[in-house]
Amino acid sequence: MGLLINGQWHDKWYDTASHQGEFKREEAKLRHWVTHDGSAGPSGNAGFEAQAGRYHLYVSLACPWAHRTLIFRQLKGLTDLISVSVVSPDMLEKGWSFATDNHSSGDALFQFDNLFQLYCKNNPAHSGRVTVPVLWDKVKNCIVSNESSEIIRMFNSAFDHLTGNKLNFYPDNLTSEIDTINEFIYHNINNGVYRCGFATTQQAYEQAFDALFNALDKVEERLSSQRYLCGNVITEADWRLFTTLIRFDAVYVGHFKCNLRTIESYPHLSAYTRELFQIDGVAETVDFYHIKRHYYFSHAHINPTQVVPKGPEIDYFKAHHRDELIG
Ligand SMILES: N[C@@H](CCC(=O)N[C@@H](CS)C(=O)NCC(=O)O)C(=O)O
Repeated sequence: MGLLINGQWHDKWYDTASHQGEFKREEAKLRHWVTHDGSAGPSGNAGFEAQAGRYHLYVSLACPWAHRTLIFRQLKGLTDLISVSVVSPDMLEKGWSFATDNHSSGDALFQFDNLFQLYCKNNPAHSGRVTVPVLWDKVKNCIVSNESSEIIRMFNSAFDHLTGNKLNFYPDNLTSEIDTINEFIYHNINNGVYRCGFATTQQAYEQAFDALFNALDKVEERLSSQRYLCGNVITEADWRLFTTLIRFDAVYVGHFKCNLRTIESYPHLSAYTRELFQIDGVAETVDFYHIKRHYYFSHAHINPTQVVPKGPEIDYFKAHHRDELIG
């Protein structure tokens, strides 16, 4: 685990010491946008036109941020248009690797050993963390984006004229409600579990823990009277929450000490997680081997033995009964 400084790899854990033990996630730095006609998006440069076969997605199956992009690729009918490479779940001293002995696909484009080499190919003087997901442009030979929240917005609409897929997870009439709930869920839940797990002081941990379970309680209440976060349609906000919920009981409860309650113990959150899991195409994006192996094996300062737990046994295919449950 580490970062690039002027194109040089440094094996270094997150700096929590300068923030009173709190984990602060670095902002993604590479923020161009693929658009239907190649015009500029909200940030970055123009010139990234949606085309079949042009873009390649680098993901970890363990990572909740990368998982969002895989779900959108699946639901938006992009599997034939956008190819994928899967990193190894083991993120050790050289960061994400393409070692294939642990269910990684290897690097389909350059046969690199490590993801930091891809960042250096994009910019030999890159400084910053080397994160997944990464959207790569095979024509310009560069990184389009390493920000999952923006990659899913691109996937949501930029390729529609090529696929004919008109599913819209960010409809015009809900954008401000989605943005508001995303903000709340990102800080307290998506990143909240990391703020619990990576905290290095009791106080930072407890603050993150209280905010996390307060937020989960609020979402539970919301889902008791409406089917999805923004009403009766599934939106981007639901998929962003889902990737944290599906990892919660397997990893965050134990490894990140998020153990006030499990998701299984919340009637609505658990049924909602199952409902989303059972939507066509979603279950195949969920890989519990990668999820458990990554966290328990890669964070050796949290789990020094690197022993990966066998459980829990949870049947996500079980009937969810959302129809009967919501009031
Ligand atoms: N803002 C990024 C965050 C991505 C992220 O932090 N990914 C984690 C994996 S779960 C990662 O690659 N971490 C490596 C590191 O921080 O060095 C996004 O949402 O795309």
